[in-house]
Amino acid sequence: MFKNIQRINVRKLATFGSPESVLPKKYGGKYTVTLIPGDGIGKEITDSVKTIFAEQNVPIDWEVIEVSGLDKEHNGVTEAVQSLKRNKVGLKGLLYTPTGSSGKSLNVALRKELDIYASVVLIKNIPGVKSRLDGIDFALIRENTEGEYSGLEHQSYPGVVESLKIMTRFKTERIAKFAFDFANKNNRKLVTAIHKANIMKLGDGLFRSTVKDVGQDYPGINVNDLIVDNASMQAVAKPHQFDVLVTPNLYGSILSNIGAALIGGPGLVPGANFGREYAVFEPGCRHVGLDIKGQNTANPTAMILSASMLLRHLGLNEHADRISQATYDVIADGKVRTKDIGGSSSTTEFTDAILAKLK
Ligand SMILES: NC(=O)C1=CN([C@@H]2O[C@H](COP(=O)(O)OP(=O)(O)OC[C@H]3O[C@@H](n4cnc5c(N)ncnc54)[C@H](O)[C@@H]3O)[C@@H](O)[C@H]2O)C=CC1
Ligand SMILES: O=C(O)CCC(=O)C(=O)O
Ligand SMILES: [Mg+2]
Repeated sequence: MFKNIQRINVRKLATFGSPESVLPKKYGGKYTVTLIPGDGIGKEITDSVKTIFAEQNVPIDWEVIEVSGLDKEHNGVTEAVQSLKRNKVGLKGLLYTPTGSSGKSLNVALRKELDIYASVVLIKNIPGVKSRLDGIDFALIRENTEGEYSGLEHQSYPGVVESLKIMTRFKTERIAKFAFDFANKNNRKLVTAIHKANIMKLGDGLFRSTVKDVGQDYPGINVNDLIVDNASMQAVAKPHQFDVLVTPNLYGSILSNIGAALIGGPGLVPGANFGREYAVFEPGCRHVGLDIKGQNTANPTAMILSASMLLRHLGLNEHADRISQATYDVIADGKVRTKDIGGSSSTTEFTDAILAKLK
């Protein structure tokens, strides 16, 4: 049905942990990395990363840019984009977007501007955190720049709103390619396309058929597909069947939140966004946490593990391994835990416990 839609070869575009040529250069033995703490708990959880990195002499200088979705003037947005374009790598908290009529998401705008099209979220049990099921380990590869987040809505007649969901073969092919490359590099064997092609026959139909087409180029990896409703149920009931899920934008957001609930909450799930030129690391299910802002109770694990992914991206694997292991060890010990996973320790106490492990 879609064979006559021109297929653009995007083989060159997909990267994970980008090729050497687009990695930033070190100056004076250090990388400069953009840091956008963001709203809500962003400052507290990025402070945790800054403290750990400083104590460990990680060769990174932070370029801190303050941006807030609560600021109607959008101060700092241009600087943030310039800084990310210069440094090519960033660590980011979430920017608040008011629910309701006015104010576009700065998170989405940033992802589009940098064309960081592939969101990678890892849903994996953390030893010591009680969850209903053990052995969960799957990756969500989510298209980050179009679909339901296109932000194209208008009222065509009072009481009649048209919300446009844009799906293109170009962007679907490149996210599919990214997902299969990711599976290859990470020794995963199955890519599942998530869609609602029974209802959105054209848009999600394009997504489904394109993922299957791209899969033909990867004989070592199996491909199947699931309707998003069923996928949500399967994620809760039988998540072990999942390996790599590739999704349009909104389904990825929903499934990352289901995934977080499966393994213990949004404070535990790391994430990253990759494009051809830039990479921005941020907690995987992207919560702002305005309700607990400034209380020193947030769990910084998702941000620390996202920062560990950033270290791996820069080739600083030893630092990444030490810091992520120390974080897992503190959680496994069970003595120092934040409230979201059943403890009463503060963000700073948890950070101090990681530092003690690293000594
Ligand atoms: N409202 C917004 O500005 C934005 C919303 N989103 C999306 O919308 C969804 C819902 O957002 P919100 O309702 O604003 O969620 P939220 O930011 O209020 O988070 C939901 C709950 O999880 C808790 N939580 C989140 N991270 C935590 C941590 N590290 N430690 C401890 N507790 C933590 C929060 O305190 C809150 O009670 C999210 O899943 C996200 O994908 C994404 C970016 C911005
Ligand atoms: O940026 C926002 O405010 C919401 C976006 C969101 O839900 C997401 O990126 O998962
Ligand atoms: Mg979301």
